[in-house]
Amino acid sequence: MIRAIVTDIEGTTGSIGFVHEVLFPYARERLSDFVRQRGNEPAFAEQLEAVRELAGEPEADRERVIAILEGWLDADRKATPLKALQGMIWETGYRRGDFTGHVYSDVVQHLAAWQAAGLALYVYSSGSIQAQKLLFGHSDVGDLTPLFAGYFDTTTGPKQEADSYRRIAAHLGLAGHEILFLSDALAELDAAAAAGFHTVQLARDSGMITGDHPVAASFDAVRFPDD
Ligand SMILES: CSCCC(=O)C(=O)COP(=O)(O)O
Ligand SMILES: [Mg+2]
Repeated sequence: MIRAIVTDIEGTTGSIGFVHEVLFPYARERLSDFVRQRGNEPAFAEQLEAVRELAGEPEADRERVIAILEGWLDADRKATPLKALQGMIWETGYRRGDFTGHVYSDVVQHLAAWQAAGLALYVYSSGSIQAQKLLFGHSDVGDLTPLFAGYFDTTTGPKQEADSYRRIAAHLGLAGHEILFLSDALAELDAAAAAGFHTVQLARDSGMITGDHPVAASFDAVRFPDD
């Protein structure tokens, strides 16, 4: 019996295009100025220090840290301090109304129905928890944060590792088989399945590579194992 649903964001609740063509460029265009102007603020300074540590360059000056971050952006590296900094930059964009968080039209009604049926809903994204709350709090259809019981990001571990899902299950106090994980990414689904989660792959694009997981073209087609 499924008691909780954990969902990915990019490619699952919202489009890859919104993340890669709106959010990522917005952060990239502002990253160097943010680091130069706000690098002394404790929240920023903490992340810049984490960049130095992760890069193995404890002496890196601010310009070097910017170069490291831009390299990680180019490689779409899901590095925790980069993700934290992106979230801080996106906060400005959401608050100014430069964009709203994309959510597919099929998503909200199903999340609401699952919540009404007693399921606890969680997000697990490489984007920071702050970024997740911003996206759903400033979505195309308004504030969706009341739908979610909690959020997980890379501070729980990488999404391609089974131990990350074991930590999530332990945090929720549930067995893996009581949790359904939704994602478009095979490596994430494989890791969740290895931790005993039920899985559904969202294949919103008919050309997507699919694996051994149940596949749904939208949330309309998500079926629970008991169905
Ligand atoms: C919270 S929106 C930004 C998502 C993001 O930064 C990213 O790298 C995509 O991560 P996901 O795990 O949702 O595929
Ligand atoms: Mg995804």
